[in-house]
Amino acid sequence: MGKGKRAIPTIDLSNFPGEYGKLREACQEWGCFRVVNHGIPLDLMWDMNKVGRSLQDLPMEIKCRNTDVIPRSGYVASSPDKPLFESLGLYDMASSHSVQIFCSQLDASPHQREIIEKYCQAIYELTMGIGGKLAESLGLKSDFCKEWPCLFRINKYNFTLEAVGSIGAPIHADPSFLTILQLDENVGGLEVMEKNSGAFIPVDPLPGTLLINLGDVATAWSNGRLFNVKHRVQCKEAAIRVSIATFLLGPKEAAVEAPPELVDAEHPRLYVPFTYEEYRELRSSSRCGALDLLRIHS
Ligand SMILES: O=C(O)CCC(=O)C(=O)O
Ligand SMILES: [Fe+2]
Repeated sequence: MGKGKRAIPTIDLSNFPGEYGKLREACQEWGCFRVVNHGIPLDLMWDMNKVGRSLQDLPMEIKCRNTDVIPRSGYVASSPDKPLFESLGLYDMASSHSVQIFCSQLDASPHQREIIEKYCQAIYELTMGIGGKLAESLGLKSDFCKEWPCLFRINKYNFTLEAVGSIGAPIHADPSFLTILQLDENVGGLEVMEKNSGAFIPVDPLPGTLLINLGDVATAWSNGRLFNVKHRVQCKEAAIRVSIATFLLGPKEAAVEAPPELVDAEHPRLYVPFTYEEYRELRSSSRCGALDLLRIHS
């Protein structure tokens, strides 16, 4: 590791309450961390990657059956700003009905269905667990995100030799509260931006671990305590890259706003309350810095 470069923190989920301090620091200083001992079986992670690859290999007319439930929740084809990227999406992975519809749209085999069902269930539970621990690390109750929907995505990067050195996913912070990423086991390319230096730090694949990123909703909800990490994906080699992402979005209808415990004279409210839907629209029309538009200037 180069001089001055710091490593992304790792949180051992089997070591609570011991890790609360480290978790809080990771969320404030990095906005991302890897988790180990997360309880998702390694086999299931491998199988999910394989299923994701084969679904992404389906003909375009079948992938296009994966339609939106909320805006841009379904199949996203490559586009001029992301020519190498495409993504399948399943809104509300906690609902077995939604999982079944997703599987049927893509003609999933019984084996593929079983893997998707198991993975969605296990990752959803993990998402709730991590959300809860994060709240507890700030001294709050763990059940705040119980009803919040999750969007599950299978991302594919069509990396070719000619594309090496170009962008797979442009720099962004996720709009969600938090994102759980299962990185491709072999093909790297994700880089996170360090908070203070602005330097990009490669997140190399570390099979068996998961990466957690905090997004814009976490920053607004925590009244600025939780850092929404910026990241991008670079094409580094000619190989198909598949990442599996789960986004814990935000409240379904209620406004995102900091709970009273996080607002006082020393910490005045930083953001106008907003619904996730309003925020999604603002982001799609303002391109970058949408969260700044909701900042209260006093
Ligand atoms: O593919 C990755 O490693 C990152 C994907 C990502 O940033 C996203 O889906 O928001
Ligand atoms: Fe992202």
